[in-house]
Amino acid sequence: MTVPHPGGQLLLSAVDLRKSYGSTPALNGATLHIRPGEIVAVMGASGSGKSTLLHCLAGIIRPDGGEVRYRDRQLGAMSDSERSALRRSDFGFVFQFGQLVPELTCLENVALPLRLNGSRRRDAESRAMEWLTRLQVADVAGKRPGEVSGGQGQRVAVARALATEPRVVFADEPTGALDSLNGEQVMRLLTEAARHTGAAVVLVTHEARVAAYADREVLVRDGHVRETLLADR
Ligand SMILES: Nc1ncnc2c1ncn2[C@@H]1O[C@H](COP(=O)(O)OP(=O)(O)OP(=O)(O)O)[C@@H](O)[C@H]1O
Repeated sequence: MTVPHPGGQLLLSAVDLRKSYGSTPALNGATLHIRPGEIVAVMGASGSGKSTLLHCLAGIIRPDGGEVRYRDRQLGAMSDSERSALRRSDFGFVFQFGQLVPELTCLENVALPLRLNGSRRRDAESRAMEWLTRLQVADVAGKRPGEVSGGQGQRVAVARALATEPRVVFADEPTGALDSLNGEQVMRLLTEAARHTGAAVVLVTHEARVAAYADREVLVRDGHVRETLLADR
């Protein structure tokens, strides 16, 4: 299949994605193009297919049909280990809950992906500390995730997602468990950090207030990407 080119350089594209869970359709011909450094909010009602689209884009689940292309590579043509390596080197993830390893300190959590990518402990921890400082949570470096607030934990999770300087950050309801003040702060710091490193962000949210931090909003409805609102912010 030829990927229709919407103009400009593309980083990540989903074209005509289809995915069902048993007899439940989740994606029904979803197409979405992401450019380098672009922050895109994926909105839509509960059950519309937003998370499934994000998981397909990130190579976490395989669509039943259609294709996902990252730079010049088709994710469906890669082996599981190639896709895992790509996720570690080029993608970062922020979820709503439970993403930090409870036994590790916040510093060790942020250093972990750097260690997995081959950095030595001392280098990984010093980079992790820089990221905790940028996310304004340096003071919790030595604490375990269970000892910090929800907002602090999410900022640690953002530091961890960005520490490897990924090209794409996938964020699935990253503020869903936070009050509005903490949610705003996490979104401001996440988008500032992504703009600093040039990472694109695919942000799943159902909150307009959160989507307002994006360059562009798309709406998922019944497994299609129905509408693109170019919000020239
Ligand atoms: N693992 C699964 N097994 C079975 N059905 C699933 C699974 N994951 C998603 N679904 C179904 O697929 C459809 C799309 O789900 P998805 O989680 O992608 O939507 P969503 O827009 O992210 O929803 P929410 O906003 O509630 O998180 C829904 O009907 C959902 O019930």
